[in-house]
Amino acid sequence: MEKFKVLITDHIAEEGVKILLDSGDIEVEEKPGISHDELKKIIGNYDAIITRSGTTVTADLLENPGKLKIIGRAGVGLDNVDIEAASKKGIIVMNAPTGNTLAATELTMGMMLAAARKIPAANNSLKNGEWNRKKFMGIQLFNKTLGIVGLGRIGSNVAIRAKSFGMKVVAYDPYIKKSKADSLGVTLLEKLEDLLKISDIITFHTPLTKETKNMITKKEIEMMKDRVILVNCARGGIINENDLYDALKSGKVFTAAIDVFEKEPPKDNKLLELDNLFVTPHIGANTEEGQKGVAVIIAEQIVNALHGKSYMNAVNIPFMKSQLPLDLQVYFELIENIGKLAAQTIKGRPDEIKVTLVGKKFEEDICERTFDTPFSYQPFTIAAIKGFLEVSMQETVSYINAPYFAKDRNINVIESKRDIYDKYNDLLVFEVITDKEKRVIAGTVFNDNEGRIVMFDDFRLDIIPKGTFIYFRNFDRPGVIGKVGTILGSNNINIAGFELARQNGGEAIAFVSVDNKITEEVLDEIKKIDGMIEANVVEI
Ligand SMILES: NC(=O)c1ccc[n+]([C@@H]2O[C@H](COP(=O)([O-])OP(=O)(O)OC[C@H]3O[C@@H](n4cnc5c(N)ncnc54)[C@H](O)[C@@H]3O)[C@@H](O)[C@H]2O)c1
Ligand SMILES: O=C(O)CC[C@@H](O)C(=O)O
Repeated sequence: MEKFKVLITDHIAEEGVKILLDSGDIEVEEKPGISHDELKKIIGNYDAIITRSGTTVTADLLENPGKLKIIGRAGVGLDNVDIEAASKKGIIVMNAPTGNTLAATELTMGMMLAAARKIPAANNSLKNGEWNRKKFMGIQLFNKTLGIVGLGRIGSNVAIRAKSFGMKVVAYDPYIKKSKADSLGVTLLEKLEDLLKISDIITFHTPLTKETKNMITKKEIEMMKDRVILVNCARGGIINENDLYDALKSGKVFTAAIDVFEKEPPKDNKLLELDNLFVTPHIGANTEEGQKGVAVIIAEQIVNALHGKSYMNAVNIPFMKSQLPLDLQVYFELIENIGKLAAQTIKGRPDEIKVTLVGKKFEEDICERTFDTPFSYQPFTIAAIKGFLEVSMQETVSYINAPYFAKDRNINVIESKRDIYDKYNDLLVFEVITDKEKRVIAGTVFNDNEGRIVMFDDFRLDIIPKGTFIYFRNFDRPGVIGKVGTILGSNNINIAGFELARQNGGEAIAFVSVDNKITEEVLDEIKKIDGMIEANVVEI
């Protein structure tokens, strides 16, 4: 049996490597410090790569992804991975968000104390032969107000520790509930500005996003108290480095402690010349425990994902099919199959796909977003798009990249919800409009837990969309069906089921389920039957 191949592009703790090797069917290669160009050449040979902040996974690296299925980040921050580019290629991106929380929290506390008491400068001074106690006058933490920007895992743990120092803690985080802040004894502020104005020390614990990049510039620094202390152990770029330089130089900012930089390593960075700036080389996660934590977590996740068991902490899978309630899983498969059926029966280039979720079952959204994405579709819509596109794109389309492919093809995707449709309380309706025609197919699930198609354009029918079918549309006149049966019989094709629907005096459609493969020749014979409008083979 061919083994899975995993490439580790940065140093990770050996406990993680051991987990990969112990799985028995994974080969591991470690190439810490591999260059971008070298990685680009070989990335497609691996089923998964494991990175830390030392590797930047850009879109160009993923141009020819070969068999790459997973990018695993041994840590939290994913700003070094182009998640959208990975999603477009159907590659799963996962991180290990909890492994280094305490390591980063404790560094933050250390940096805060170092900045308040100028400990690194005092250390250097004494080691340089000075004994200057007056020069190192610090600021007490007790009774001071700490402003935490980003009250997630690390922000919360910093809050707990800061309170034990007797600090008043306020926070700004527009994405958390007030009850979370309340439970930590933290005052949640509505606006960043409110925090900037009242805090003696400000510490940042957000990811680097479009919103947080340059969140702190000259303008925000001017709002702060004089002699404020700033701590950033989150991501370089949250505080604008030029503006921080000016504020430290002028004394507006008393001291700052920084673990992360806009460009790492921070070559020729004038900030490093300042005596009131204390720095560490992005070591927030560097404790033995933290490194073991992230390595073990990411290795276990990769083993499980490669074996298709689970996809923990995958940030670009909008949902897990297996985590949907069982009854919704049946609808999920049904709408994917409806998408496949639509693609095999419609003519022309698709302009629009519309999915209508009908009934109470679909009232609540079940999709949670964990990263910036241009789409907010529910799983059923994604499954419908995937099913539709799969007919032309085969296995290159996945639940991850289906919405991107639709967008690339200028297919307008619309999702809507309704309480009732026709006589149905629970129904999924798939509509596709092409440059030639429109198709509406709807399905529901009855008590036997089988997904059924109950509407096909204006026709009412009842088919279970699984297997091989001949679909045909004909003028509703005697003899057509008999001729189809004769052609199939004379070609030794066994009919397993026959579902017919017709409109008064107009057209009729049929789905003939068959046990054998239908060749082009057989289909051509059927198409030539007098009264036949169209005929297709449908495989689901
Ligand atoms: N220095 C290091 O080595 C090191 C180690 C670990 C983590 N980190 C970084 O620390 C940061 C926090 O990590 P975490 O594990 O606590 O993440 P987290 O996801 O648990 O918390 C981030 C918080 O930021 C909030 N947030 C997002 N956008 C915001 C905005 N515009 N304004 C205010 N709040 C906003 C989120 O709501 C969330 O609560 C990340 O950037 C991570 O990469 C750095
Ligand atoms: O050690 C690293 O890779 C940095 C870790 C840290 O920045 C993170 O986001 O988890």
